[in-house]
Amino acid sequence: MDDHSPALVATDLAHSYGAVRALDGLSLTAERGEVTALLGPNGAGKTTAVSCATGLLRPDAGSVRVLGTDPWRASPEHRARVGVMIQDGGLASGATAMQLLRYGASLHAAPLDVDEVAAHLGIDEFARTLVRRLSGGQRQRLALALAIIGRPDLVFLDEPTAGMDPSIRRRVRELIRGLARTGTAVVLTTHLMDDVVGLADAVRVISRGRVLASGSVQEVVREHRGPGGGVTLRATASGVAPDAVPALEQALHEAAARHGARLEVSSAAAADLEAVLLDLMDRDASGDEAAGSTTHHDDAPSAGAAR
Ligand SMILES: Nc1ncnc2c1ncn2[C@@H]1O[C@H](COP(=O)(O)OP(=O)(O)OP(=O)(O)O)[C@@H](O)[C@H]1O
Repeated sequence: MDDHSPALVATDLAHSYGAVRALDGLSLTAERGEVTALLGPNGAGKTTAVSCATGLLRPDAGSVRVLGTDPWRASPEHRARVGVMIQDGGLASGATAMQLLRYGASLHAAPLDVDEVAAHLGIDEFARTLVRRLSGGQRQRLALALAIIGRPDLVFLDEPTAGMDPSIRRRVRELIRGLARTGTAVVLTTHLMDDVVGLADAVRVISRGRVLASGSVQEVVREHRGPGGGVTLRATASGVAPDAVPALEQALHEAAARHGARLEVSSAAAADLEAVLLDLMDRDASGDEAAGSTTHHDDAPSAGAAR
């Protein structure tokens, strides 16, 4: 395996829990140095896919390669190269936040600077608090810090900004972007479209255990938005004819500029993406085959999301 190969390659994964088919032919990749967001409704199969990739679960069929290795048979050395942050992820509750973070760092050969990470995520503010007394958002920050402290080559983050206030969320995004810049492949699940637009180089839209759409945010929105385009403006200024959308958008930009302001494009893109997701889910639920087409092949370079 060379360093240009994707950090994660899942091919035709199938997995059932009894009668529930959680994965049904799921294929996706995640590149090194990129943030890949797994999107989809509750129960789509995202956590199951991540569990297969971390070696927690053995798929019934299909294959997963993580840094070139089958995670189910991975050595401890390989596991040390992969970071995992799971919701309510079994943090030892009798230790303080900082004790746990230092312990986590001590398990790795070349960890990040513990104090720097703690300061960046505001963990220093509750350094001496017992883990069992932390708030939900504080636990999330600690779990994130533990997932990344060992400078993983690939890290899985399950809803990393859930329950965090806006200022911490911004810092978390910076941290995740910084991690990707150093070459780490970041795979995250989230239901927050602003996170996706602000962070993700690539998105994989998952529904009923398979990938419905794949590409950069812009590619997925462009490829899958409903006829007529202008999803955002339709959502925020109803009754606008599709043809009039570009002119209206321009007028809004100009109006904002006259007030010395700039339109926040990211939230518009988030609204676009959300509308496309809802549309894809509706079409998938009604059995529309076209909803299953992918935007581009996983081996094509992604154009980079709006950020
Ligand atoms: N341990 C389990 N036993 C039985 N069914 C399960 C188990 N884990 C998941 N499922 C079912 O498998 C399907 C996929 O669940 P999964 O947790 O992978 O979805 P998800 O996309 O991560 O959802 P969410 O966004 O809510 O986290 C769902 O129908 C879920 O109820």
